[in-house]
Amino acid sequence: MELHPHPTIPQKKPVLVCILDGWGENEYEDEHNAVHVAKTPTMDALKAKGQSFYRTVQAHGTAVGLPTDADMGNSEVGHNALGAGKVIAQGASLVDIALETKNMFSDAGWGYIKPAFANNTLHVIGLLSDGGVHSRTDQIFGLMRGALADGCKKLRLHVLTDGRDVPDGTSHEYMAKLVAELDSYTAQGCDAKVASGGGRMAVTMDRYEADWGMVERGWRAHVLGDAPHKFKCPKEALTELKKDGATDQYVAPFVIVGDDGEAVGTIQDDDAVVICNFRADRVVEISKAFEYADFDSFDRVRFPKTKFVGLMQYDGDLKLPANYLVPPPLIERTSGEWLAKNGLKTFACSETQKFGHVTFFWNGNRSGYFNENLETYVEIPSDNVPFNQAPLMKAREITAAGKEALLSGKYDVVRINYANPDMVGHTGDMAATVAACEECDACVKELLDLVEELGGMFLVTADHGNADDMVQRDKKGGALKDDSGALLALTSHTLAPVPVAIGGPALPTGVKFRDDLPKAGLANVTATYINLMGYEAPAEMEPSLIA
Ligand SMILES: O=C(O)[C@@H](CO)OP(=O)(O)O
Ligand SMILES: [Mn+2]
Ligand SMILES: [Mn+2]
Repeated sequence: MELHPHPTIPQKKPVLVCILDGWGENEYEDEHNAVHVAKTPTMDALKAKGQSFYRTVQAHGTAVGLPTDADMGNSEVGHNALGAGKVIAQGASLVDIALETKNMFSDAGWGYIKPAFANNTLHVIGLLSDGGVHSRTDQIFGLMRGALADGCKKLRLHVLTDGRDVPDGTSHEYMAKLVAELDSYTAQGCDAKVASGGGRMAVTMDRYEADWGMVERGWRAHVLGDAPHKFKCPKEALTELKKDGATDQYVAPFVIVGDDGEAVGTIQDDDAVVICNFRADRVVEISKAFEYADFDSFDRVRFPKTKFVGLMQYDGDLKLPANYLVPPPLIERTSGEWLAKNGLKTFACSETQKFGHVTFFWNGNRSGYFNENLETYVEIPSDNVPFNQAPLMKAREITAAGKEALLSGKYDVVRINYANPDMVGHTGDMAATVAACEECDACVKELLDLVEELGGMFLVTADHGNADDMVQRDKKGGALKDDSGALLALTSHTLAPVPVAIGGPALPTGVKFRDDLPKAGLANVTATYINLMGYEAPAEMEPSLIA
């Protein structure tokens, strides 16, 4: 794995690679586009340099390995592509194939849970939506139907409501479809019920250890049957818990009880438990709680010995979980490995909410380092608040860490991810998202000014859209409103392409974006920054954007 010097670009430190998480360049340039509305002199100036130094690339759909071009981009696939320089069939695609070929039902993971079907309960825990970022209902139903066909007699669902990858308020529809599906199983002789649940930002789906309390609340509801709210009917649970204005993302934990007041689906020894999300970051913690005998992140009270599987294996290094239904994508020989094998030094930094994005996802879903002596990873702790209340998030602290790394002269490449356009964009709060974009733009300026001073080079990009569209639209692009005339917020990512800007004093005259790659995607960015570091990119990577 040897990198060869680039014929024209010098090996001149430092190279800055900056990712604006959730910053798309949307076709709708109107008052609902926070990136457009925000005052962003830095990004505007980069764009004004023209197409030799500023362009967009595809960040969604098949260009990043998702099943269809209707699939919006997301951080996992975006950072996988940026880090690997390859288009990899992603988890969503692999699960589709495993269901279509029925391989899921003959593989080892299925063999591990199947013995529980006859006399124990199969529990399915996961995000109930069609967002296609963490999960999809057709896959969940496919999995459950497979269990039924294999003699499952008792099924319990632990439902996490979405409103983040799909519009807020849709949890009712998804719940109604699920209940109808489960009723059809009951008619076929399988006792199938919803047992517990809560919103994805309230229970279970924490990530990067930002808030273990979330996972604890989920554990108590799913496993122990203990939650502040108890209902006999899951549809009623949602109606009641959303009465005070709670969004789908933040539905309080609930447990479904029978006529006797007892929880209908606590998790017991020998039960089978499936996490039905394919994406890793937000199910690593709950997986540890089910899998690790030795565990002190919270008091589990009771630790049932279950047959636990993930829809995928979520962490290949930790082998977590040990059993899984679909083998995860193999993402080998990522840029991080190439750089480390060539003795090049990397600094990577973000705040907690995106820390694993610029490390774990970037490195092909690997935790840890390729070479600890060559890599420094810095995590700035995120606030635990709804991010529209603190839209600046930790951008200043990240900037300070990035500047220190640039100034140190130690690193060949400094990689920074700003979380705010994405995290605040997910709240659907337009004003706060504008503030997030402005803060991000101001921070990028500080980094670029320093790169200028140090005589380096930079590449600024994003992983997918989000802040660039904050309203749900009709087919013609008109903003949709509810019955009271209020705008319907768009809390999800978008299909928009994302910017790529290059520059810096060390960029040799004549080096510019090629014009023969109009369909380029995020995977083409990797070879580009390897070039900026003064090396030819490995031939196995998608072609560089520059010539
Ligand atoms: O918050 C998340 O889990 C996803 C949206 O579901 O966002 P991102 O891909 O930007 O991490
Ligand atoms: Mn992202
Ligand atoms: Mn996001």
